[in-house]
Amino acid sequence: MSEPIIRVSALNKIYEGGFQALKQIDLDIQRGEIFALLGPNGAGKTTLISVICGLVNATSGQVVVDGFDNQADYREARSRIGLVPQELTNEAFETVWNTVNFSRGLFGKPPDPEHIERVLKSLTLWDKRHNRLITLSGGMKRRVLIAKALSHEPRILFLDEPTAGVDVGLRREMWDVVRQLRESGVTIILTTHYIEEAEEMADRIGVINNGEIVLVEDKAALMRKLGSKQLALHLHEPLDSVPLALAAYDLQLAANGSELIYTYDASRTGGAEGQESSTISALLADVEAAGLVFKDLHTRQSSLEDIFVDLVKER
Ligand SMILES: Nc1ncnc2c1ncn2[C@@H]1O[C@H](COP(=O)(O)OP(=O)(O)OP(=O)(O)O)[C@@H](O)[C@H]1O
Repeated sequence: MSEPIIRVSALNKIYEGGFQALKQIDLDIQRGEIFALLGPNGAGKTTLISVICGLVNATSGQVVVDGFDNQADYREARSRIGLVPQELTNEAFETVWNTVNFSRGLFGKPPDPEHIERVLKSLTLWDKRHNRLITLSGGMKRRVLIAKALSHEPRILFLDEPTAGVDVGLRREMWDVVRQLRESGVTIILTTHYIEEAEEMADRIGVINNGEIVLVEDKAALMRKLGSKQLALHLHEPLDSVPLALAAYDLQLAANGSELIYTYDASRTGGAEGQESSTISALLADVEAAGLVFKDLHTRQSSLEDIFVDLVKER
């Protein structure tokens, strides 16, 4: 695997007044991925982004952006990052073109009308380039925020709650825009408190709660775990070990030997094949043939929501 594009090490942030908003954060962001940072209100998402972007100073720890320390080499590090904030701030009477063009200048980059044209076209803002921001729809305004953040050709784009408070249609539109950006080679980090959004968009998901990263995992791996379902058989008599006759099912014993647990892929139980359903029938037949008697059975399945709630509750 190539060097991470962002490396965050042992990062702490204590605000004036003593509140610790980030606790010993270690996090690598891989080149070209979409990383979703998921967490409840007040978890520390905005603080973490602000520290990585160099807008808020860390109390201790280090952030390296594409090989540049974001303190010692602030300009180099910052120039690689585009930040899409939650809200558009007071440029209501400016035109789209001027706003985006001006943003590029803030990074000390020479004007490049061709780049701005490409960005506006890719975000379908080209026809609106002479419009004042105040005349744009909510969706267009969000696109302008993205265009501003891309004006200086960053390799990394942070989106802070890109779809907070927007309707379903606009949310889908934003997701498409983000996917296209990733295809163009931009690494994307988005914060969200919508589990659905993380599920839909991310290659990897990180969960932050109370200033701590409590989980970082590949979405696919996470979904596989979530997609798994368990069948528990409550036995009449507890067992010391799983009978050899049942070895093929890879069963586990739980509750001091009084429960036999079978874990399977829930996504395969439905549909025409019903592969797992027939395995379960075979398992039950084999359990009976092995002379085991069970008094009850139940199944359970967790969702991303459950895992998230558990993670957040535990702390
Ligand atoms: N300037 C500040 N001074 C003191 N405390 C702050 C400051 N900024 C944020 N905090 C506190 O730090 C914690 C994390 O805030 P942060 O905005 O990073 O959370 P968040 O995960 O982005 O939340 P949200 O989803 O609500 O935007 C909160 O408890 C907040 O009150």
